[in-house]
This record gives sequence, C-alpha cells and structure tokens, in this order.
Amino acid sequence: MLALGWRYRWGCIRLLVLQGLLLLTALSCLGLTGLGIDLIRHFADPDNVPMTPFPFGLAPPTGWSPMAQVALIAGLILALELTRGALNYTYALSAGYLVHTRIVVDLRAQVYDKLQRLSFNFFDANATGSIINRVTGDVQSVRAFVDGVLIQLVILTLSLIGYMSYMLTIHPLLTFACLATTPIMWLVTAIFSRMVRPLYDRNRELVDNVVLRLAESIQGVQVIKGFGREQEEIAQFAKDNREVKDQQQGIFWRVSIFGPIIGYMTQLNLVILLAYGGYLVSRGELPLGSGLIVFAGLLQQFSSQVANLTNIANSVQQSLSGARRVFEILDAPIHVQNPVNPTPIGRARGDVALENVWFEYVPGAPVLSDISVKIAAGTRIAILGATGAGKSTLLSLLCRFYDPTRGRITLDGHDLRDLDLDELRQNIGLVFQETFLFSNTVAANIAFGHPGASQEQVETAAKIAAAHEFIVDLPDGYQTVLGESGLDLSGGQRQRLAIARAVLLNPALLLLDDPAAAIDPHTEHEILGAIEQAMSGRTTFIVAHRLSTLRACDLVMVLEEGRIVQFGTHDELLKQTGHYRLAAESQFAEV
Ligand SMILES: Nc1ncnc2c1ncn2[C@@H]1O[C@H](COP(=O)(O)OP(=O)(O)OP(=O)(O)O)[C@@H](O)[C@H]1O
Repeated sequence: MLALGWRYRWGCIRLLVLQGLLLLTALSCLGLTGLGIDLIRHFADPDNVPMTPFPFGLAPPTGWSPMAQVALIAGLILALELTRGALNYTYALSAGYLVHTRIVVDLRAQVYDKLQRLSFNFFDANATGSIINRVTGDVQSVRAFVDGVLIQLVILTLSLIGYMSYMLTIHPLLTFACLATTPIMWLVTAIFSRMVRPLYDRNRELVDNVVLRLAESIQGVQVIKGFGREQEEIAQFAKDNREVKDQQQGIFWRVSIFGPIIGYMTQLNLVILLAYGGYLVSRGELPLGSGLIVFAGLLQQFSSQVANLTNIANSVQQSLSGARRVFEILDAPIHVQNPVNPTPIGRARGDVALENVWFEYVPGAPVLSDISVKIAAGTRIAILGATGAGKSTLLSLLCRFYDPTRGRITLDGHDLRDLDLDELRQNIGLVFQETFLFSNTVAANIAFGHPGASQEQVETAAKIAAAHEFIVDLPDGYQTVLGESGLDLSGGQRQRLAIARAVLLNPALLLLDDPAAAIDPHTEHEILGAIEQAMSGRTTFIVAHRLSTLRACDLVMVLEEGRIVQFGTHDELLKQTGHYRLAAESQFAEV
C-alpha cells in the first residue's frame, strides 16, 4: 500500500504543500486574534496592561490610532481567511482528482487486467460474488487508505508539530501540563484499532455473501422462477442483508463510543489550561490574548486533530481489510505461466500426444491417471465415459487451462508449456456444453476470437456451422444484438453460433465438450451435420454419448474414473465386451 502511495507521490506532495499552507494560515489567524485582544486591552488600560509587540519586528507606522491598528489586524485576519477558503477549495479539488479519478480507476484497471491473466485455479477457489465485490467495492478501500490514512496521518503529524511548537513558544510548562493526557489517548486508539480489524474482515465476507446471492439469483432466474422459489430467495437475501446490517451496527457502536471517549479526554486538557493558565495570567506571567486565548485556540485545534485519530484508526482497519482482498488478486500466483522464450508454432499441424498424464484438482485425488495416447493430425477422436470420469478435465488440459500434475502433453511434438499461450489457443477451437454469448451482435459473437475477421469469413464460418440460415432470418441478420447471455436464442442456435465461433479461427485442434448435452435429439441431429463439417481436416476431440456422433469419429476413447479403459475404432470396440458395447446396445434398444 505504501508502494502504491509512492506511485502517486507528486499528487500527495501537492496535497501536503496545500495542507502546510492551510496550517500556516490557521496559526497566523490565531496569533493575530490574540494580538488584537492584547492591543485592545492595552489601549483600554495602558497603565496596567503592557503593549504586546507585533511579531517578527513588524509594526504599523508610528502615529496610527489604536482603532486603525486593530482594524489592520482585523483586515489581515479577513485576508488570511479568504486565502484559507481558496486553499481549502484547491485542496478538495486536488484530493478528489487524485483519489477518485486516478487511484480508483488505475487500480480497478490493474485488478481487471490481473483477473484476465489468472488461471482457472484462482476462479475455482474464489466465488464470483467475492471477485466482483473486490473489483467494485474493495478497490475503494485502497483509495481510503491513501486519502483517509496516508495523507491524513501526514497532515496530523504536521499539525501536531505546528501546534505544539507554537504552544511551546508561549509557555513550555503549560504545554506539557495540558498535553499530559495525550499518551493515554494514543493507547486507547491503539486498543480500539486492534479491536475493530477482525470486525471489518468479517464485514467484507458478509457483503460477499450478499453480492454472491444477487449474482446467482440473476444468473439462475429461470431455476428460481421455475421452482417457484421467489419468496424463499427474497427471505434468504433479506437474511444475508440483515446479517451485514447487524454486524455493521456492531462496528458503528464501537466507533461511536470511541469518539466521545477521546473527545472527553481532550476536554480534560482545557480544564488543566483554565486552572494552570488562569493562575499564570493572574500572576502576570502570561498575557491574556496572545498567551491564554491563543493557547486555548491551539489546544482546541490540537485536540481536534488528536480526536481525528479515531477516524484514522477506523479508516486504517477498514482499508486494510478491503485492501488485503484487492492485493490477494494482484499478488495471486498465475499457475499457468506463459514461457519466457516460447517456441513459435504458427498454424499447427495437429499431432497431439499425451504422455503419462496425471492430473489432480485437489492434491492426492487424481482425476486423470496415467493417460497416454498419440493422435495423428486430422484424427477425430470421441471421448466417452460416465459423468465425472474426467472428460472435460482432459479437454481443459489440452488447451492449457490447467497444467498436468505429472507427464506432458505435446502439440506437433512441442510440450504445451513451451508454446506461447495465445498462439496455442489461436490453434484451438472450443465448444462447451453450454454456450456463453456476449450482449453484442451475432457477427461480433462469431468473430469473438478473431475480431478483425471480414463479413465474408464470418458468414463462411456460420455456413459451416449450419447457422447462416437462421441468422439471416433474425431481425437485423448478422447485426442483431443478442440479449444478455443470448437468452433470445434457442439452445441449438446458440450451439451453432459456438461452432461458428470455433471454426472461424480455422483451428488445427477442435475441442467439443458434449455440444449436444443441452439439446433435444431432434436438434442434435441438426447440429450433427454442422459438427461433421467443422471436424473435417482438423484433429478433433469430442465428448459425446450419441452413437451417431461416435460412429462419425475415427477413434473412441472410453474413460472410467480418470483412466483409459477402452481405445479403438467404433467397430473394434463393438466387438469387445465392455462399457462401449453396453452403451451402444442400450441406444439400439431405445431405437
Ligand atoms: N474445478 C474443479 N475443482 C475440483 N474438482 C473438480 C473441478 N472440476 C471437476 N472436478 C472433479 O473432477 C472430476 C472429473 O470432472 P470432469 O468435469 O472432468 O468430468 P466429466 O467426465 O467431464 O463429467 P460430465 O460428463 O458430468 O461433464 C469430478 O469428480 C469432478 O467433481
């Protein structure tokens, strides 16, 4: 956080200079007020009250009337107050510009940039709500550290030094007597600060829950409405919301009680001043205006700065607790790293080999065990297996969403870990079980991986994916803007757009993760043609269950609990007893 503050040092220095000037003008106003009072007392009773000299040897020309001298002081105070107004205005503008327009915006961009580069491990370990909350809410906490803590602390130190030096020049002993309670206040503040930190940590977690529930209720609106669970969801949201409120009230309660305690202790200073300072004035050892009254003013300012410690202590804990979560993202290790000197492959041929590949999400629980296969370029290979057998995981390893725990995967003989990540993924077309479409035009969705693609290329890809016909029937054809997540398209249409999106890259490798999973058999039949077209000439891995798809592939791999249990052509596997024949026979029976 300090390093972050350092990055904005010029902005911070500007604020500090402004604060220094504000402090100087405040002290001058106070000094002039005291001087004015002493002058009035002198002019009223010249025999008993001695003349207080103007500071720094400055004095109005001799012969000025008492009224003119007092008016000069009043005029100076007025001019200084006007300057203070202008300085305060400039300070507010500069502080607002620094923290809101620069720090927050820069940091949010930095966090987003890192999120795009982080590997799947990070997203597996952190809920969506928590990530969103970090980018939107917690980034503000870091800002609060710069303006609510760093800058305030320096202002506080500057002011305390300024006020205390002035008090010491008036009367050192009185200064020490009046400030006797200050160390106790520091101690109370330190205890308070330590007490609220875990409360702020907990608060951020509870807010995460609210954001997560909100995000899920929007994403899962169909399920909620379909099962008539609106009331329960409302009640659950209200409960989460209440938890935040109750917990926040606990924090408010502590903060509110701490402020008055510090306020009360600062008033003790004034009692000491009245008793001891009054005694000094009565003995003529301290002038009333430039002594006691200025001292009282300085003490008030000093005390209000010390009381400001409450806010700073509170901001420190609040901002540290939020900032920890922001820096968890910024400092998170990127598991899937781009190599320093990648081997260039350009457009790959498509020879793929898995050599003794093991993979585990959780240490000690392998999801893939000792997978070894060699696939020649252009081969279409189907992957069959029960749910949880590791099919999707295998595809994730092929596009380096994760790295194998042991063993290696090669493309055209190169370990995937030696290839540039972007180049590797440019060589891969991906279609998932469920398609995510962006709120953008159909053309932009198809060209997502290749934004520079021409309309002709987009249309060719759409034709291969058997999507062209339904697209031209849409209100604005290729320029139709899809609703959020493409809700206004059917499952089959979405899958066809996904196939077009993958094909547009003209990838050497096509990975299709059960593209017909969410589609009825009739639509599946329709997109099967699209898939067959898309597969031609590319090494394809397709997770499939339908016999028609399996038959269209050159090879079939059967996975069971992360191991290859059968491997061969459709005809070969039909002759063997085992999972494949059972699956095939059950589908014949259905027909
Ligand atoms: N991100 C993850 N973190 C931890 N475990 C995971 C993760 N993703 C999958 N798994 C586990 O790994 C195993 C294999 O999952 P995978 O999704 O690869 O299976 P699958 O064969 O594709 O299943 P399905 O046919 O249901 O899609 C499962 O036991 C699953 O619970």
